[in-house]
Amino acid sequence: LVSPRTHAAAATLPRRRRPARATSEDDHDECVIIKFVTGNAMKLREVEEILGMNGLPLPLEMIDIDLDELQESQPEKIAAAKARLAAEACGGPAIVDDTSLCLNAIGGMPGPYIKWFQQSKVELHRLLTDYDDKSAFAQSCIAFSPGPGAVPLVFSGVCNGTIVSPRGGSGFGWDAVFQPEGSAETFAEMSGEAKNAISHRSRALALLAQHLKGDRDLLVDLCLEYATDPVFLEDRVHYRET
Ligand SMILES: O=c1[nH]c(=O)c2ncn([C@@H]3O[C@H](COP(=O)(O)OP(=O)(O)OP(=O)(O)O)[C@@H](O)[C@H]3O)c2[nH]1
Ligand SMILES: [Mg+2]
Repeated sequence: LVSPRTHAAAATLPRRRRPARATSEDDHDECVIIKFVTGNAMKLREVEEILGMNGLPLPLEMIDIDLDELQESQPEKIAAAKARLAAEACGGPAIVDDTSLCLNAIGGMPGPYIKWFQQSKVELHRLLTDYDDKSAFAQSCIAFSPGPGAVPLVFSGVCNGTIVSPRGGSGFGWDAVFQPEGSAETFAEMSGEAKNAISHRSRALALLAQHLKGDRDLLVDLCLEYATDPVFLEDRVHYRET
């Protein structure tokens, strides 16, 4: 995890153009809306439900952008890179989530590569057929960037459990094969409230909410310091097909 002191270090970085300050304090605060950026509708729904419970000190708007993702074994780094892109795309404060599912018997794989396993329809429970150890953990890395060019903060939430044969509606990715510790049901068999009470995502979001609640005025100032015009992400990806 990146320590909150990173924000102080980030504050010494060169600044881009600052937006004009509003006159009244209320207007000044209203300038700041944090964007939660994701291309995943299921994730979006859970985040809305969870943050409804935790509350954030500033308004949050959900925005559907499928950001490029760094391919890397450390989920915190992926989340931080995604938050940097998200903040640039929005021209202001942004939050992202990067989720991993780690199977202990196979050294924590697929971890952050779970999305590609899901897309290739690998049956996760069959991967563990030859292993006695069926334990696994889900990890959500929530990264917050106060704005373009800032160093993101990363909050990690983990939920331990076991990989089982699929039970419950297929719904959200691998929920049907993940049975959290202390529960007789898989995530897919549980109600949304029951999953959100113990999930990797709700644990990470609780840490984020706790951090952001710390000093609201400082947070608003920090976001305004970094605010700039949004950029078109297409312009930032350069590659050549051979
Ligand atoms: O059963 C599930 N229960 C969950 O709680 C959960 N959270 C994420 N996922 C899936 O795991 C991969 C993560 O990849 P991921 O974090 O990069 O997400 P994403 O690319 O879909 O969206 P985003 O990166 O635009 O936010 C993707 O296949 C997601 O569908 C979950 N599946
Ligand atoms: Mg993704």
